[in-house]
Amino acid sequence: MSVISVADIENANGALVISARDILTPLAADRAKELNVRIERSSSVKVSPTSAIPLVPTTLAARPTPAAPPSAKPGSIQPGALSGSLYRRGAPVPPQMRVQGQPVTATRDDRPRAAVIGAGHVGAMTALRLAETSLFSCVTLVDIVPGLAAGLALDMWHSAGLRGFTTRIEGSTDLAALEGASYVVMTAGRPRQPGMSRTDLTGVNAEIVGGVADGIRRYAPRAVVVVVTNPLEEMTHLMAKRTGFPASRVIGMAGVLDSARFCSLIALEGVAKPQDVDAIALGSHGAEMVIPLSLATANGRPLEELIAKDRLAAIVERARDSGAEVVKLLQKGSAYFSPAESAASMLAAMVKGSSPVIAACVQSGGAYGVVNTRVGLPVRLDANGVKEIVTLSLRSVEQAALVEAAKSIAKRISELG
Ligand SMILES: NC(=O)c1ccc[n+]([C@@H]2O[C@H](COP(=O)([O-])OP(=O)(O)OC[C@H]3O[C@@H](n4cnc5c(N)ncnc54)[C@H](O)[C@@H]3O)[C@@H](O)[C@H]2O)c1
Ligand SMILES: O=C(O)C[C@H](O)C(=O)O
Repeated sequence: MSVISVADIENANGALVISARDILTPLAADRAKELNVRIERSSSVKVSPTSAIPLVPTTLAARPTPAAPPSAKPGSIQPGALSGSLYRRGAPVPPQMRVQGQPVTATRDDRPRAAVIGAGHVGAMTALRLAETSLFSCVTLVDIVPGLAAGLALDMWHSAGLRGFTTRIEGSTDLAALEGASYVVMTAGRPRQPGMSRTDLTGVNAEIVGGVADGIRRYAPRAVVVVVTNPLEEMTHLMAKRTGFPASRVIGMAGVLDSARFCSLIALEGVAKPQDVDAIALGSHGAEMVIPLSLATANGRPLEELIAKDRLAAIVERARDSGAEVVKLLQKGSAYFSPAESAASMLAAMVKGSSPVIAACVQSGGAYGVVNTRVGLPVRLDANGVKEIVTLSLRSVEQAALVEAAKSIAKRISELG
């Protein structure tokens, strides 16, 4: 019999096979939980902790070749030894993990549930991105196409052990599956094809958003809803109107994506890494997008000092048209990797309780002197949705562009009827 210490767990490299008589100290159990070390008790095989087989080394070159366990036949491995994860270290422990019949983690999973409506390109990728955060107990994917959401959800779940996430993923054709969801991402709807504007999608997607909104109101009445479906401002307005949810709980996703696009295009100029460029895209998700250059920096230095004026203007225009650029290249459907990452990062920030200042499509109220409509503004999010609209100091020309953007959006929304 030996006592399994914290150090044993840290040396275990993802998995540990111990004798039935060994004692796991509470501290070691906690450390196992933190490092996601899987502990198997075996009555027949006694393997000393330090010789337990490291399963999938994170850095193959950096780790010594493990000694074969004394009882192992040449070429044989310990039971359970091949279920390791490349991303195991630091990932949360699956709630169902047990040692001697006792759960290693708390028996109750307090993490919130999320749902994604539409299991198409954006929806499927968003569900996977959300699951990979392990911030949710479950992500439910819903699509009207029979089997699509369930099939994709099962396929994604099969990657859980490899990737090291613990969020369950389920699929359904029924909006009743939204029950218990604290966060819903709405992606159902048609994407545009080359030659179409986002506004061309209004009729067909309004039908879809209306029906889904009724389901959200019924089955997830306290959820925060992030709308992705285009045309973004109109569909966000419709979602808020049909659910009757307060403005703080219906948020359009576009500003995070448009800001990220601008920053990544700036990085192509070689002035900084994408994550070191700071900028925000306000106004509409379209022609009236406003990227205030007065606030745009790379490693803290104003972009206007780093990049020539006409070059900057061209990059602003490219960012504004990036959606169409991708549509034209794909020739079928629209962007989904960066949109999914954008939506998932908004939910992750909410679940963590706070976000930095991001751009999102929200009800303006009296902010920035624009008409009261859904428009892209700087906000902070918290667990309940929009925590506050943040006042940034804009140049008068930027402020005027924002006012014009809001006017155009308000007009389009009024035409929805
Ligand atoms: N806001 C943004 O920045 C942004 C970015 C990318 C895409 N979009 C928009 O997101 C939407 C989805 O794009 P996509 O590429 O995923 O399209 P897609 O065609 O790949 O997927 C759409 C899915 O919605 C499903 N669907 C349709 N009606 C439904 C309903 N009533 N209930 C449940 N599911 C339903 C379809 O079966 C399909 O699987 C489009 O409107 C697109 O323009 C917005
Ligand atoms: O451009 C589109 O139609 C999809 C989306 O709004 C995008 O910006 O990628």
